[in-house]
Amino acid sequence: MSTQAATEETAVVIGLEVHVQLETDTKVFCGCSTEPDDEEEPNTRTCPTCLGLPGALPVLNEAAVEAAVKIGKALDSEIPETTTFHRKNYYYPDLPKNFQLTQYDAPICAGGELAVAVDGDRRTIGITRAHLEEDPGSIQHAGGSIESATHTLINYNRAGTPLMEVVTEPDFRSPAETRAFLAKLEEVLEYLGVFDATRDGSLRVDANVSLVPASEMAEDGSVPEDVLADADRAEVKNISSHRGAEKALAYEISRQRNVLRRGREIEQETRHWDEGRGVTVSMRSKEAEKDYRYFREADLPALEVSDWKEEISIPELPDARRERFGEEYGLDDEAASKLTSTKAVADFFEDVASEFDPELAATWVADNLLGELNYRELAITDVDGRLDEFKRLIELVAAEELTVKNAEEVVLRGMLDEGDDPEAIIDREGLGKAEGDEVADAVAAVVDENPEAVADYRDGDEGAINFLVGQVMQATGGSADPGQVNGLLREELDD
Ligand SMILES: Nc1ncnc2c1ncn2[C@@H]1O[C@H](COP(=O)(O)OP(=O)(O)OP(=O)(O)O)[C@@H](O)[C@H]1O
Ligand SMILES: [Mg+2]
Ligand SMILES: [Mg+2]
Repeated sequence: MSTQAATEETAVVIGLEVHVQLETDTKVFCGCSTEPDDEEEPNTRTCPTCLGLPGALPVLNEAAVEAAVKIGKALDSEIPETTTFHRKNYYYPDLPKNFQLTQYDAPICAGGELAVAVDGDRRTIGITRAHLEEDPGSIQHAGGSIESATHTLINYNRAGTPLMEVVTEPDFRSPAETRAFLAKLEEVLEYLGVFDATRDGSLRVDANVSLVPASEMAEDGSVPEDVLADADRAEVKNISSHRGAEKALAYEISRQRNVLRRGREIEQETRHWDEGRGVTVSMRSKEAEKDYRYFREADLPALEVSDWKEEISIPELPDARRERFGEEYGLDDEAASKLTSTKAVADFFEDVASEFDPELAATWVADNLLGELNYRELAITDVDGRLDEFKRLIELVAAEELTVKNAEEVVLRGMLDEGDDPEAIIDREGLGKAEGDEVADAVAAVVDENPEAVADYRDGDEGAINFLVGQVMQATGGSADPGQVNGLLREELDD
């Protein structure tokens, strides 16, 4: 980079490589299970193929290809007629074959874009490509950090887990934008049902960042090709969360600014994000593409996806669904956003809205149910066996058999905290609609105590009846049915 940068205004240029573990039952090139590691002993979910033993051959997992095509469709990528696999050669102990099976010049998804909202502004981030590859094994640096460990443990249970690497154009201009992008990408992946965000390490990010003299940027805010190629970038690895990406990039930008301020040059290098210390540390100079000696994987024929891709469909995506919720159910932006935050929430809302008033459904799902779940750090998928119980509760509210206050504060909270069904709580707490004598007694008492309102009603003042209904409701603690009370009052007064 030119030394002028030291004194000039600089623009921030960021591009991401996002590695996403695909949620399949088995690995991408063998039949080993991809179950999370928790209960498994290290190195038990392995076979000659994922251990790279001589003579073992890869067989491509159909489910992984299907997931990759779904991602391509969601990102508006071009999915080519045929796609091929390559060997990316390098030595590292997590890679038993000494090469990673990945894709090179014919990835399964080419181009594309994803729109994100950042502080109310809509930004479209270009997708360069997305390709299918195998995850390496996992490495544990024993007795400390990557720098201070005395030895390293290797677990090949993860080796061969299907990964999709989504590479973006260098379109980000701030760390906050990358965070918004990652959140959006996760939302889309969750809708597609190809990704489990709760799994440790299921999303890993390499963040590339360089500072470019502001005067060399194009008028439309993009970076000219030659400027990009010229800029020395740092690639920050070991980022595993949205927040981590934002923090690592903020640190890295200040570090680069300081280097330039001192009149030095930025090195093209690979750096490691040390989450604990909140700093990036130099690892090695950045390898160039030629270092990897990419060549075609002869053990896997080219894959024809031309006809197959037409049969693979994707669900309505979050943005489209959000917009439709606004139009179809009259929801404001905030409610529509909440109700489309995950596919499970959106599906449940639509189920409820199809049976009850959409406004009631929105309040109950967005405010009451999600509010109480959030408070307990639960997601709707944690209670998916109980959705019918929640529906029965909403039905009781819709039929006015339960006051809104009791429904939320007593019944809903009891359901979540004690695990009981709504009917059991209503019985136990005596919250059911007051019936028979109790209501009749209250009607008689209210008529006795409010001679003026009674006279007004008899003089033809219809408004007076509402006042009397209100009095009876109050006397019964809100447990009477207002329609029924109205009928009883008229019967009593019309004589
Ligand atoms: N000058 C730059 N400043 C910041 N980011 C850049 C710049 N030039 C390219 N990038 C970004 O760097 C990333 C390059 O990723 P890609 O996978 O193509 O190559 P790589 O990082 O060299 O390869 P590898 O997969 O081995 O890490 C892209 O996200 C791209 O947008
Ligand atoms: Mg890279
Ligand atoms: Mg890459």
